[in-house]
Amino acid sequence: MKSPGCSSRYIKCLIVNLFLGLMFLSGFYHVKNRNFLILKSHREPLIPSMPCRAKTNVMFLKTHKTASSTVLNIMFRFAERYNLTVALPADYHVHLGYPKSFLAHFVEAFQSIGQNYNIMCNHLRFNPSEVQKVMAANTFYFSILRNPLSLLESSYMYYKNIVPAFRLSKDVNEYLASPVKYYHPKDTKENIYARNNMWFDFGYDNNAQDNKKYVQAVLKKIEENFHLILIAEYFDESMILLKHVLCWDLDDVIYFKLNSRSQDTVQTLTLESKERIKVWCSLDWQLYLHFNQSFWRTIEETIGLQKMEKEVDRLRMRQKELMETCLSDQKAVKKDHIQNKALLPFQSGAANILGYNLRQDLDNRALRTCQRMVMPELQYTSYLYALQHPHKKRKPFGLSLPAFQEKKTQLPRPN
Ligand SMILES: Nc1ncnc2c1ncn2[C@@H]1O[C@H](COP(=O)(O)OS(=O)(=O)O)[C@@H](OP(=O)(O)O)[C@H]1O
Repeated sequence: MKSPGCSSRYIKCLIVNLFLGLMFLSGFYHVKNRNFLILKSHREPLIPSMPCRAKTNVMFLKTHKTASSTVLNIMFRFAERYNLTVALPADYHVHLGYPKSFLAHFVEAFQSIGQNYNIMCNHLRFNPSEVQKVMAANTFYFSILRNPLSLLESSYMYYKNIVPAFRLSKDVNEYLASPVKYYHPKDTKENIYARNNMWFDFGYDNNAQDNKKYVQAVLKKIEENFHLILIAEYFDESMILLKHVLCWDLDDVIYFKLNSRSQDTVQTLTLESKERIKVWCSLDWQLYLHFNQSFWRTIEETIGLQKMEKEVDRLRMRQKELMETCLSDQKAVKKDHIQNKALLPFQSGAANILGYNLRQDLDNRALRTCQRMVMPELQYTSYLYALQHPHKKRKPFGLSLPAFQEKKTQLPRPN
């Protein structure tokens, strides 16, 4: 028989154990809830529970001047790693029909491959019903937005010779001082780069009246069509979030910044110009504000800010490691300093688009990985096209294939 002292100790132990048990359970549910965040529009977990399987059916809406070429490079490398089928532009085209609204037959071999593509990420104007003809039902849809202020300045320099409104004005500030003076409704096709370009890329009218009800309806539609919207200003955070939701490895989202400009081809926006862009591109401005907010809310409700910070540090360390391994200059260089002209990015307008020089002493394995990390959009598209459709005529911007055809390997992964 237990003495009274012992029984009171026993009750105390029971209470303490019960308390600890409850604490443990509440922690467990907390973690579970984080892993099972239900997205309003999708009714499914955004971040899969562990252990998870890498998602291989992915559609990336490549918006213009938003760091989207860097994302495309990540997607292409992933496609090669898993031998996935990419929905590439048909024939000699380098875009999926842009600026026309996307149609399934813009994809090479759609008639024979049907709804069996894994990856889609070349420029297109989003048209959900046609994209769904190409991509499997369980496809993950995501895109990226950039602050319209810096985006417009970037577009101005890149499309300086293409967009009449840009060509006619002296500089970006002059254009913004009086956009309607330069922006003529008849230049519909070219004008898309000069106003609400992201809105247009998502499939909507970039000249539509800014009306609260209409804007809310479009934002809701985008939420229904896309699982995730990333933010270019927080590119590293975006990559970590992407890695989690797609259940990919860290090395899958390590990147070198592509399609950036030399500083001397960046114009400074005046304070007035910045304010004017918010009005002139008010549809894009609201799009950006809305998804910038939901981006941070998603991070807080899933990974958490502390863990995000740690993972971003790891990403930057690994990126630095790969830059030391791959690059002779440790940074992007101006177009005239790119030694291997096959790796020269497409140059446009008044922008000097930077590229990379690879180290000369790379072994085959490192060369394979490094070449792909610096491969510009057009060259990589042409290269994958030749691999996937060997009997078709090569696209322009082709790279000499043999150097890229070694056996699939990757750099050793960090512990
Ligand atoms: N990782 C990362 N983080 C932040 N910003 C980045 C990144 N990668 C590319 N960029 C910037 O994105 C601009 C190019 O965008 P895109 O590749 O989408 O352009 S394009 O539409 O395909 O021509 C271009 O912007 P500007 O330099 O202002 O023109 C790039 O510098």
